[in-house]
Amino acid sequence: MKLTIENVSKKYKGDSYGLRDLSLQINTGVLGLLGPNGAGKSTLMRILSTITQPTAGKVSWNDIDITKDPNTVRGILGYLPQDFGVYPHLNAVEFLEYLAAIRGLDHKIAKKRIDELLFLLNLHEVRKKPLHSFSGGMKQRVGIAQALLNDPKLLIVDEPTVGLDPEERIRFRNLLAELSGDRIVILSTHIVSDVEATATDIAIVNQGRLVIHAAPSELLAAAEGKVWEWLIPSDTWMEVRKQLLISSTIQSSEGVRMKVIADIQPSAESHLVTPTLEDAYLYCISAKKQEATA
Ligand SMILES: Nc1ncnc2c1ncn2[C@@H]1O[C@H](COP(=O)(O)OP(=O)(O)OP(=O)(O)O)[C@@H](O)[C@H]1O
Repeated sequence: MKLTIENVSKKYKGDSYGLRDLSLQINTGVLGLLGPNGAGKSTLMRILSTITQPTAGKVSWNDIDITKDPNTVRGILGYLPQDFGVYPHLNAVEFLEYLAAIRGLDHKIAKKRIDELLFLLNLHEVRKKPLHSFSGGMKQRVGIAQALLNDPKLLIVDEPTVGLDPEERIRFRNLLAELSGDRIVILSTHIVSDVEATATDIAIVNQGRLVIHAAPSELLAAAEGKVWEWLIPSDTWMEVRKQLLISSTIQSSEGVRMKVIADIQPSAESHLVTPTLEDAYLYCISAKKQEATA
């Protein structure tokens, strides 16, 4: 099972680009697609789910070009878009049965599958309640249920944790990890911790381009020796911070303890620390920015 993206660009009206010459091969497992707002993640998700066409390049599912033959992938695709909405007056069973019917799934098979999914997603007890009474996390779980109706080989979820509280976010991440198995899961997000526990691979996009595609351990290795901890008096911090790439700060009675991403030691008072994935992400994004402006 493989999804191959070759030199894909998406040019919108005017001179705006969603993607620029992006190539990526995705294999079984969970790919965390990371990038800041406006990086091109949703554009890529829409192309992969055949909702939109690239203006250049090719996307293949097991060597079949899905830009020419989108039905190849539609039957094995599950997609949770960023702007997923429910019909508020239907209950969970009615809503899922409705979606199964318009996708042409056999009624009997769909009924059984919906029952299984409602159990899997911990929604069985509330299955007869109207969807307008559901919390954000419950609605997202309904969103995942509809994406799994056909037991897809390719599951694409776009920014699924936006608007969820921390507990719901953790539950959702764990759920995605459970669902990975024998399929390709693509999880697009701008929140690094969403992919930290689940992703087998990470692809970072910025300004429509692929910055890096690597295993989480390789990303961490790339940031090794670049992350510094520095305790600085509170009154000088405001001035110093303008010149630095800061990954985190903690205020304390001694001053501000900050983590700085830099190729060279920012001050004799700073010392190296082990990078987190968040640090590595910031490092990759900023290294690429410097290359582009050099
Ligand atoms: N329909 C459109 N017309 C014109 N420009 C667009 C359109 N859709 C997206 N863009 C532009 O393409 C770029 C990538 O947008 P996209 O929504 O794919 O990014 P994203 O990484 O998903 O960001 P976000 O997390 O904010 O949704 C942005 O500069 C955006 O303004």
